[in-house]
Amino acid sequence: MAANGNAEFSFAKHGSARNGLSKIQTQKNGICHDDSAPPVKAQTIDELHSLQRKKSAPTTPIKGTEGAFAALSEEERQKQQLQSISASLASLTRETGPKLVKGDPARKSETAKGHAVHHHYHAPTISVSDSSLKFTHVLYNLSPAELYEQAIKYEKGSFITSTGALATLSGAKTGRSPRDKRVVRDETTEDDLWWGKGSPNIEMDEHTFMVNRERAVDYLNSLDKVFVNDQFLNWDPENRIKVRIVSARAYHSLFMHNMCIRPSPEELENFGTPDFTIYNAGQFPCNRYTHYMTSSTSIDINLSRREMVILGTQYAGEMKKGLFSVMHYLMPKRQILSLHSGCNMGKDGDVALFFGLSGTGKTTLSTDHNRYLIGDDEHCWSDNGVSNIEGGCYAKCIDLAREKEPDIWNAIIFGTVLENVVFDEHTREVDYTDKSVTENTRAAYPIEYIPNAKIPCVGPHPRNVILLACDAFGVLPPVSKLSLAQTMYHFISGYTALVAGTEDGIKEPQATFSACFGAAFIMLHPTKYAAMLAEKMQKHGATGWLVNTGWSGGRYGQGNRIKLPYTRKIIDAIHSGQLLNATYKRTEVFGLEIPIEIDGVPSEILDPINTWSDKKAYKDTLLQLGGLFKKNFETFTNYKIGKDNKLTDEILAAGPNF
Ligand SMILES: Nc1ncnc2c1ncn2[C@@H]1O[C@H](COP(=O)(O)OP(=O)(O)OP(=O)(O)O)[C@@H](O)[C@H]1O
Ligand SMILES: O=C([O-])CC(=O)C(=O)O
Ligand SMILES: [Ca+2]
Ligand SMILES: [Mn+2]
Repeated sequence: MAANGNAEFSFAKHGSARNGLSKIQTQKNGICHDDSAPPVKAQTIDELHSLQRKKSAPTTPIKGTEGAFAALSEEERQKQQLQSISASLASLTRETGPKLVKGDPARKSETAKGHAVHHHYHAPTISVSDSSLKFTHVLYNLSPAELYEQAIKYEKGSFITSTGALATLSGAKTGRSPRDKRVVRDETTEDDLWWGKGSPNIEMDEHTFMVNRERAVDYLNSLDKVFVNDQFLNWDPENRIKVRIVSARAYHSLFMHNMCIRPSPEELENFGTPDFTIYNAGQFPCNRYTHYMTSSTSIDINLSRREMVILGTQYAGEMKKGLFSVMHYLMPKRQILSLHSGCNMGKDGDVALFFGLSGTGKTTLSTDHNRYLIGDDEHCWSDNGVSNIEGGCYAKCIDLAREKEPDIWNAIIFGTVLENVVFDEHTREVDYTDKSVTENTRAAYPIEYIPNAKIPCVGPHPRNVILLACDAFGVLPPVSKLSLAQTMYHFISGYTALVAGTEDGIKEPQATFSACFGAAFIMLHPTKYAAMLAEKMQKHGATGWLVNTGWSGGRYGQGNRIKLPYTRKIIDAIHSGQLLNATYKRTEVFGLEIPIEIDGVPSEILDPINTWSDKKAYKDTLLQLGGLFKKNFETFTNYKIGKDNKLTDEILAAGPNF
């Protein structure tokens, strides 16, 4: 082939070629055929197109006895499902919900297996005030392929990237809006929840919630179609929560398809009434004249009604983290601890939790080629062990590189939602270094896109609890072993440091303290979660660690971020047990136990003082950070943690001392 590359195409090969091109052979009857394959069965183009799509056969036979819908005919089941969705979408001022019809309104008739099934088609031009007369089309649990088509046809800014992911834009908001998150304060929540200074639960009253709910529902019903996802949260079958997400964008529907647990067709048949419902009317603002509203964005949680309303932001992370907040309320009521953490498991069943604020490395470090991934962001720790709340991962993409994070890179394929990235107009290759839209670029993919995901996403009790901090001050050691009291101190503190906006020239690190490494999502007082964590760690003999995934050799601007391969070696040494029995020395100010050496990590970086050329600057910065920790912890000094005063006193003493 190489020597005679054109041989296959040589005219000389065909005998008749020498005498010019061969004559076209027609069949005996003289009719010219352009191929030999049998003709299509269809008589018309419409019929041909109808053959292209077939109705999938039921994967499981409808079960005999169990389940509320078991004995129903398919038609009856569909009717009940639509009734349930109609009830979800019902205005609170009308007696009945909207009239619903399944399917895409743009498709005048749905054909299946050659038989035309005529749906009622109603033009989307019917006046909004007549919404009780019009039909709302419901696109129910569409597949990723169908959602791609919806997004590309109808949502500006949707494109297929060179690796098959769906690139989308989340609109004006490219991150969460914690100051617009409100929780209804009523008899149920008055005593249970954490209110007031420091709490993420900004209050609203029931009536205002209803006003916003009505606004969202009216908006959704005014559309010619809405997406409905019925899915699950929590892989622990005993504590699984059924969620329904009603949204207006294919982007939102695909995002939740990826992030929540996907029901099997059989589970969907028996879904019944959801435990919690989200109304995502994110394209539509809230009314600024409404009581409590301080911007045009409002994310409202009503725990009594088990509903959440989103107005004025299309950032999909609001749905994910809104549901996480709900779990932070529901799970502790069942003595289950909810955690803002990643989680993975070694070959011999050793489980590690990775806590940390946004961008500290939960997703990056829990996605480890040598370990099973249980989940990257939200977990429960019950008496049975750990379980992932979600069915997908939500990875930061800024500066993503194949060599550094191969599993995440390889997960960005067909089905994955890629938010706010920039790509080449023609090749559709994504430039992960481009921050033109936002620095918070993200990929949302189903967890099974990670090859060593552990499905079902559950595991035994954790052996290691790793607290991640991205310390832009550059003074925390790359790793320290913590006592239980220190673990609690750092868990309650929830420290990380971000670097303020680079455009305006400010290069000062900004310390952030977020209780339980997730103050934006907790619902009860932080000490409630801390007490549960302490009890579980003690009971199951877990060891706490503090890992700095931030700066070394100076603060931001002078030093550099600790190299990811070094952090991975440190994490390996924790998992393997090597670090448990290493030789330690104690640091000044924070009183942290730091190891002398770790395989594959230069020993001099283990004590940060060695990496700073200006020792005085190091000491000053260390004291500066210590001071910030002390100040932050003042609000917790009057709280008791657990039954025992001993632990409370120990925790208070476990912070920086100077
Ligand atoms: N030494 C390091 N350790 C961990 N991550 C690092 C390190 N150096 C650079 N990084 C980068 O920091 C980022 C960590 O982000 P990651 O997605 O893991 O955050 P996260 O904790 O999961 O946050 P979120 O809760 O917002 O999802 C990644 O982009 C990763 O490439
Ligand atoms: O919720 C988000 O937008 C991203 C995330 O995981 C976090 O901030 O912890
Ligand atoms: Ca993450
Ligand atoms: Mn997170």
